[in-house]
Amino acid sequence: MSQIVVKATGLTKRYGQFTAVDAVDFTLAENRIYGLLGRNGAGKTTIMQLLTGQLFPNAGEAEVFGRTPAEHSDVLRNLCFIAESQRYPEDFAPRHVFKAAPWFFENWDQAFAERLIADFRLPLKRPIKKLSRGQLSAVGVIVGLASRAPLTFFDEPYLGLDAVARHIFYDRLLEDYAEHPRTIVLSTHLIDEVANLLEHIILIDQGRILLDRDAEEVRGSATTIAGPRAVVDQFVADRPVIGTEGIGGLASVTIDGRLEQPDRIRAAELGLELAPVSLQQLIVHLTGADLAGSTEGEAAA
Ligand SMILES: Nc1ncnc2c1ncn2[C@@H]1O[C@H](COP(=O)(O)OP(=O)(O)OP(=O)(O)O)[C@@H](O)[C@H]1O
Repeated sequence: MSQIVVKATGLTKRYGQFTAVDAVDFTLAENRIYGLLGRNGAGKTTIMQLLTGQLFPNAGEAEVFGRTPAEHSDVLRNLCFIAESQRYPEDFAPRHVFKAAPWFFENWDQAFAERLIADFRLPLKRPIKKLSRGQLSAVGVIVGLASRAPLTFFDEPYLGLDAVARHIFYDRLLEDYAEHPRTIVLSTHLIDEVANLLEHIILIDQGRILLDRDAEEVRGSATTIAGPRAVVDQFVADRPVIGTEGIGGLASVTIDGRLEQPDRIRAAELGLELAPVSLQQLIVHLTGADLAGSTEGEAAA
């Protein structure tokens, strides 16, 4: 049984009359990669701010390494939070950030940081305020990875990072995690890109937890059937369809649930292809179909 590093009980955050995080209960286990997913305004950043002691809850509590984060500096030393728009002191250049980082993170690996700096082609001496948007994100990503903090939060860390840079991030994260396991919480809207990285999904909607499940189980909870539109339509006629895609005569339809063996055989006989569901498609379905267009747009961006 793996160790629990975070335990949230009835965790609640209100802003005036508005409840951003509504009595959520969840745990995060040691050495696992979590996807904290959900639509804009769902409450993801607020939850991460509560867990890292940047906000106080109005009700409930969060225990991080068995303690309340804001009140125990030794807890904070084990945390790394990379925000979407990380701020740095005026007149800092990246080299100042990497020089200061070991003071905050006791597991900081300078050699790893240097390798990442080369990977991301980050100019070390250029003032941070003159960096491009993607370069600024790279600074945060490097700090988050090289910190090797036992509990690391990446909140949409890659604004402006190009596709190559994002894949460097994913590859390095996985390689390093294999050698230095830790708990990582990744919040992102690029769900399909990170789907293979995630071991556990926590899906938030309007401040509440909609799904808290092992990623493999989530993937296995629906099936995509692809092939000629007429054949697919006939095959899925009486089944719970949760998503439809396709062009021209080809269709790819996702249904809720697994297919049993006789259905699998019938699908094969009809020349249909069965594929595991896309995590993004499932999440779009769970949090409202009107999200479909926007997430696809983001993923392509
Ligand atoms: N300081 C604040 N005052 C009032 N409302 C706030 C404040 N901070 C956040 N909120 C509201 O709380 C809700 C949750 O915000 P949060 O930033 O946690 O969402 P999110 O899931 O991270 O969204 P996104 O994916 O867009 O980053 C939103 O509706 C937001 O407008």
